[in-house]
Amino acid sequence: MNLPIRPRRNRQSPAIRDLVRETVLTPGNLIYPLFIQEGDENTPIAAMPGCQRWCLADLVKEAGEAHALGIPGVVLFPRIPDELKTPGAEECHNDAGLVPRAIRALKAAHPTLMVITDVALDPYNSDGHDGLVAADGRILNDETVTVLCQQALCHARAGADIVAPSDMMDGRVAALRAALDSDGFTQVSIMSYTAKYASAYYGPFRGALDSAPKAGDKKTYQMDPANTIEALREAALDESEGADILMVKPAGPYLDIITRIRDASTLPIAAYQVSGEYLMIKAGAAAGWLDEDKVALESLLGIRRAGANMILTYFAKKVAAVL
Ligand SMILES: NCc1[nH]cc(CCC(=O)O)c1CC(=O)O
Ligand SMILES: [Mg+2]
Repeated sequence: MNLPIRPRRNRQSPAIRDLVRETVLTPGNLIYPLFIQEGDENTPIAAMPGCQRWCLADLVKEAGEAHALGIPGVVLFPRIPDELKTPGAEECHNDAGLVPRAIRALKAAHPTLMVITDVALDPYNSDGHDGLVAADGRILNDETVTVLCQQALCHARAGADIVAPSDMMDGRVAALRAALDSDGFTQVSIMSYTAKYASAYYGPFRGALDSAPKAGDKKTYQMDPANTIEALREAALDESEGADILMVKPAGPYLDIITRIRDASTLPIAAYQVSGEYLMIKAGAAAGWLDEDKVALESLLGIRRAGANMILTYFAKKVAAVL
């Protein structure tokens, strides 16, 4: 063939492939979500093979190993004992509670590790919703935001570096920023779950924490999976309210949303590869159908290519070891 233009020339050796590569994935892009519980023992999570609920001593160890592999941060999800769950979710701002104790232990052992906390009421709420529930079943927005501010301040007092509101109430970013600033926590960042969709991919996570809603679903606050422009509206609001980082969740089925928000905002973008995404790969590998490490790496590279700066993933430690 008389073919002067041959794209394959740029793929012909590992060296040229290194030089033309457009996207890289490093451990420095990863955030490791960790489940925690009371007591001295770890509990393997049946619904999420490879994941455990850690006791605080082993949480510190696991986070230290991840950090030594180059992972900059962890995000904490507590399993709260049923007897501490109330309609008002008061345990979420108990300074002696599980999450503040975990933050203190992690920061004492690993001062350079970023500790990120989930700000939402579902692990603490006897209703299993991210917000307070009215007698008629409605999720109360403004009343919830007041409690979220108390929760974020509790995490900040314990030493959290970043608070990550995952509740999808309106106006919570501005309220959290004001509450943090007025108590002197101007250095604490807000990673906002900006476009969090009402997704079936969260199923295994809710099993891990016994945090499924007792009644109804989360569609009045989490977004409709059919919508894109609405995500841009949420992103514009969170940016104007003072968010430091915008998050899209889930990640893999919402790559277009990551790209659209990337193009619309100057803020860094996080993406959460959620429990169901993790499990699809784990299940395929367990059946002998997929190469777990290769597919996990490719799934994360795809999320980076879409425009995410950082990725929350249950594969973080394993992938960091491979990288
Ligand atoms: N505030 C709750 C929360 N924070 C993170 C996840 C899901 C994470 C995952 O599936 O891995 C959820 C579940 C939900 O919204 O019901
Ligand atoms: Mg919003």
